[in-house]
Amino acid sequence: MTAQIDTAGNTTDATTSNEEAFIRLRNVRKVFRTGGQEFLAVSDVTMDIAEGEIVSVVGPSGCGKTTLLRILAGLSDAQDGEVSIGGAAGGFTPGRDVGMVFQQALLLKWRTILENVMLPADILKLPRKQSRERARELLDMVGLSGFENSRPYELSGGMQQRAAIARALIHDPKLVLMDEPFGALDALTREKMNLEMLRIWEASGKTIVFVTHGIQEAVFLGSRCAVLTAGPARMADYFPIDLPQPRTMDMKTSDAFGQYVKRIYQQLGMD
Ligand SMILES: Nc1ncnc2c1ncn2[C@@H]1O[C@H](COP(=O)(O)OP(=O)(O)OP(=O)(O)O)[C@@H](O)[C@H]1O
Repeated sequence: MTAQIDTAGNTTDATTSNEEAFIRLRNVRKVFRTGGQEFLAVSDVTMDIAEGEIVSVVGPSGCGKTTLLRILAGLSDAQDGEVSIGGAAGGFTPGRDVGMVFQQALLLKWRTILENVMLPADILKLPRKQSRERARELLDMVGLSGFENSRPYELSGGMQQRAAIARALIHDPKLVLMDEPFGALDALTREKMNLEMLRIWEASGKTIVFVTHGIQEAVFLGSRCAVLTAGPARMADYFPIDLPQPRTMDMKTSDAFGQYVKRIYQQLGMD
């Protein structure tokens, strides 16, 4: 069992020894070399993520959040450490088993919303009839029923991100990686999308890793939270967030919520 020590001297488990983890990271480290210089982008990342969990990863700019997501997506290799995805069932193929959502929805303007959602299924050459049906179901799940034939420019930013979430789920991936998906939205839409996000997570049953700069967002969404710090990059904390599910807006004013927020501020040296 690996332990993280928080600033208050409390010890918290970063790993879940009893259950077979879906994602198992041990001392993951990534160094970039440019112009003869070495730059530590990710270090000391040790965590277990159980199947069906939603884990938030929070930290300042440059602390390695995107690099960590790229490692999980199989787009980048870790220099050191252990990365294992798939759990006991095994058989994890990043190209097939990962869905991604980025800060920008990146919808293709010449495709309808339905066709945009179908794009990964088309790339993977999945049967079109089934993927069209699934795309309709997913659009319904993300609250975009009736917009199947719309073009991206006809949708608001929040609606476009809902379509991007549906697109990330179309090929039924085992793991969904989200990189600041609501970072470009206005504050009110972002709060609304947080509630939607949790509803979609419950409905889809997916394992989600959600990267954010937002401390409140990290606490509200995560069943666990990883705190990364920069200069030097390291994972400072990884802890469960034991707020009841489903989460509600009024929890944001509770003492327990405030304690988690405070813990993250402390880890980031902002208290
Ligand atoms: N391909 C690369 N070559 C060299 N350095 C890189 C490369 N990719 C990332 N870095 C550096 O590694 C560090 C971590 O980058 P990363 O994008 O993972 O941070 P981040 O926490 O996602 O930042 P932000 O929140 O601003 O997106 C940064 O200092 C970045 O400049």
